Amino acid sequence: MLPFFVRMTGKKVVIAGGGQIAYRRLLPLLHEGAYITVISPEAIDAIVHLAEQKRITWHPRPIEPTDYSDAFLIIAATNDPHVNEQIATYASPNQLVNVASNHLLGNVHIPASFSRGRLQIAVTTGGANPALAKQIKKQLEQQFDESFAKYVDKQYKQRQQRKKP
Ligand SMILES: C[C@@]1(CC(=O)O)C2=NC(=C\c3[nH]c(c(CCC(=O)O)c3CC(=O)O)Cc3[nH]c(c(CC(=O)O)c3CCC(=O)O)/C=C3\N/C(=C\2)[C@@H](CCC(=O)O)[C@]3(C)CC(=O)O)/[C@H]1CCC(=O)O
Ligand SMILES: NC(=O)c1ccc[n+]([C@@H]2O[C@H](COP(=O)([O-])OP(=O)(O)OC[C@H]3O[C@@H](n4cnc5c(N)ncnc54)[C@H](O)[C@@H]3O)[C@@H](O)[C@H]2O)c1
Repeated sequence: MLPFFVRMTGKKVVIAGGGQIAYRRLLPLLHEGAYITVISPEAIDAIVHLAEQKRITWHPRPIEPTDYSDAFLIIAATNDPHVNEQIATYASPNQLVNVASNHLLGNVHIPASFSRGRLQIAVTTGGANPALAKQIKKQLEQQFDESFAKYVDKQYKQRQQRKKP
């Protein structure tokens, strides 16, 4: 798999499932300015709350293929592995698909990641050991502490200045 950083601003994202894993996927996407629709018969309070605030759309019913036919990114995070598998099967080969329950399906893996300003560090074990990815991320968080945000952002401003005619 190829590591990629994708600009998600304005992109349509459909999330199947309304549990903790769906919420964990949803938060950074919302932060990036994606348009998020959650399709799930039930949802945790945090998701319901976001829907009430109209920051996301939530349809309280099981997912159907027509729900994600025009999505840029589809996240299959239901607790039914067959439903998640079906999503991976019905999605077009031109869509991005993340399947939370089976690392062999879909074409996108979510890494453990953190940011220090413009510095972003992401770690994946390719499904071998997600807990290890989390542990490595925690070690890197200590190595690259909060002070790096200021440092990197200053470098960025200087770069931008140099580019000006
Ligand atoms: C890095 C992180 C990012 C995130 O989720 O945000 C992430 N999993 C995290 C934690 C974690 N996940 C699991 C545990 C329980 C302990 C254990 O089993 O080890 C813990 C530990 C915990 O929660 O503390 C269980 C688990 N995970 C997957 C399966 C199914 C499978 O492997 O097939 C199962 C079994 C489920 C079951 O049995 O039902 C699959 C995936 N998990 C991925 C990412 C992708 C691969 C990335 C990689 O390999 O590095 C992938 C392929 C899916 C994807 O791409 O969405 C996040 C750390 C968050 C952080 O940084 O704080
Ligand atoms: N990637 C990871 O880090 C990781 C970690 C743990 C678990 N998992 C996997 O992620 C999945 C979700 O975990 P969770 O803890 O959020 O589960 P959960 O049980 O809390 O939530 C599942 C959600 O799926 C919804 N759902 C069920 N059938 C549906 C359907 N047909 N259409 C739409 N929504 C439907 C339910 O209403 C519920 O909201 C599980 O399959 C689990 O194996 C992944």
